Amino acid sequence: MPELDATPVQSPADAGQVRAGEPWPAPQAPVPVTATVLVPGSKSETNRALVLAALASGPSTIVNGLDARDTVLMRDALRALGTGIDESADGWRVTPAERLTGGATIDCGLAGTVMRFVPPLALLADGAVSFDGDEQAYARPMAPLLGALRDLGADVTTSGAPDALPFVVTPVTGAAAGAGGTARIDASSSSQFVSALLLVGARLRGGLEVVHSGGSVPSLPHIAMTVAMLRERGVEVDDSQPDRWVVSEGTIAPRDVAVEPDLSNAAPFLAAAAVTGGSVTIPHWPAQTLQPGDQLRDVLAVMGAEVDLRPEGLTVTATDQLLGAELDLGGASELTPVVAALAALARDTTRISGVAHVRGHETDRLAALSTELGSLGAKVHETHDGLTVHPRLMAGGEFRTYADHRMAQAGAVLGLVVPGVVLDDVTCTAKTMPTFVSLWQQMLAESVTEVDAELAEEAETDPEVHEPPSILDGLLPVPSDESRSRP
Ligand SMILES: O=C(O)C1=C[C@@H](OP(=O)(O)O)[C@@H](O)[C@H](O)C1
Ligand SMILES: C=C(OP(=O)(O)O)C(=O)O
Repeated sequence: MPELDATPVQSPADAGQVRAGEPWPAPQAPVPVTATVLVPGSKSETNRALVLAALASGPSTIVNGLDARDTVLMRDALRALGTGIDESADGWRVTPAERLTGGATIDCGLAGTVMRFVPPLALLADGAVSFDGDEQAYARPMAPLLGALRDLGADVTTSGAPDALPFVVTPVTGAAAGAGGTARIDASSSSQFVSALLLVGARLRGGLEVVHSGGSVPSLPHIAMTVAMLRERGVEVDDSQPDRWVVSEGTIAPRDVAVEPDLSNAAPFLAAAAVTGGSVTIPHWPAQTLQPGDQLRDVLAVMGAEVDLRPEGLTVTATDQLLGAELDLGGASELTPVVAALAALARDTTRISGVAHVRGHETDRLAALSTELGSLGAKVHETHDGLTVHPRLMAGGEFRTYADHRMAQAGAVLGLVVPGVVLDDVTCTAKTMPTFVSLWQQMLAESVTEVDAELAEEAETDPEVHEPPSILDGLLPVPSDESRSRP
């Protein structure tokens, strides 16, 4: 994550044209999608930067932090614990509390990073902290983290299902307050349990050892991001052994940072190029990054698209073939829904593996994808750790999003080429991208303008053509159903 010298990437405010629960007819692409899309900041980097700034030894500034539901919830949570956060056009100035304060109820919404990263902060608070969230969040795995907090001496009580939201964390008082030690967890259902404990580890007396035992830990690049961001702030972390991380006790240095664009949130826009025969550029794509979304470059290349990373950004250009592929997405499981949509539009079968744990994401993503892709006509099988997607000719219909921003992104991609796809709710994209609908519409409008400009240029050079036709006049043939839906 760069220090504060990168150009801030800003997106326009959302037009706010869709209301929650209102069906959203996903727009079909009238022409191949050809556009440049500025993607807002990374959710994962923003929420780590906020937590680390709240635990640091002095104030930090965060520029290009993501402004979305998950990061509003994080800022509200940290403020409720006593952190000062001033938001201005120059960024967010975060001033750590002298001592984190108890007594608050934290709303975690449906945000994994809030429900996992904030409870360990309660170990440092001067009183009990309560946690609640969306009803759908009650189903997300929490038990390994709550068990680790108990091992570290906290009292954790739940008022709903055992070891799930809502819960209250009461820290140890007296001489044992704020002590570290060893936390043994099974992180096979989420890497966020490990990241959560590592983020607070340096502030615990004696530091913290985190040991995983169980099936393989998913999303390892997200743990690597946590470790790197701790080291950037002077914290010593030993990750030399698999499944074991040791954070030494020490100061977390304040650091002014610019957040990178969210590469996982670039997925639907890049997929739009691949499925419509177009070309999309995402400016400020980092040459080196800790974000697992960078794996999109490999995924799209293996599926047949041309991928070109230059200093000005990443450009993905469709070729005449969108291919099925064997894809282990265990490191970048956030990409599963959009990649499954791509797979449903590909020439042949795709097998996605390594993502059993996405059953515990915003919704059971394997079930949701197989149901919704299946209802539009694709043949989809759930496997023990993923999906097999056999493309079939698809037809429009309702596409349910299950309050999951990435299901909505997948539905929007399908709607570009399958006529009549209607999302039951697109406003769930506000979880990480409140500007999704306006960016999507801008992308399509820019593609049309691009084609109009090309036609005008042709008209100038071709004496046979006097009046440049406009795509907006409906003069350009719309792609046939066959070329829209590629199977
Ligand atoms: O630490 C993070 O910022 C994240 C880790 C991953 O969680 P899981 O390990 O639960 O997949 C990822 O899917 C999520 O979107 C963000
Ligand atoms: C799994 C995701 O989010 P969360 O941070 O809520 O776990 C996601 O964004 O795909």
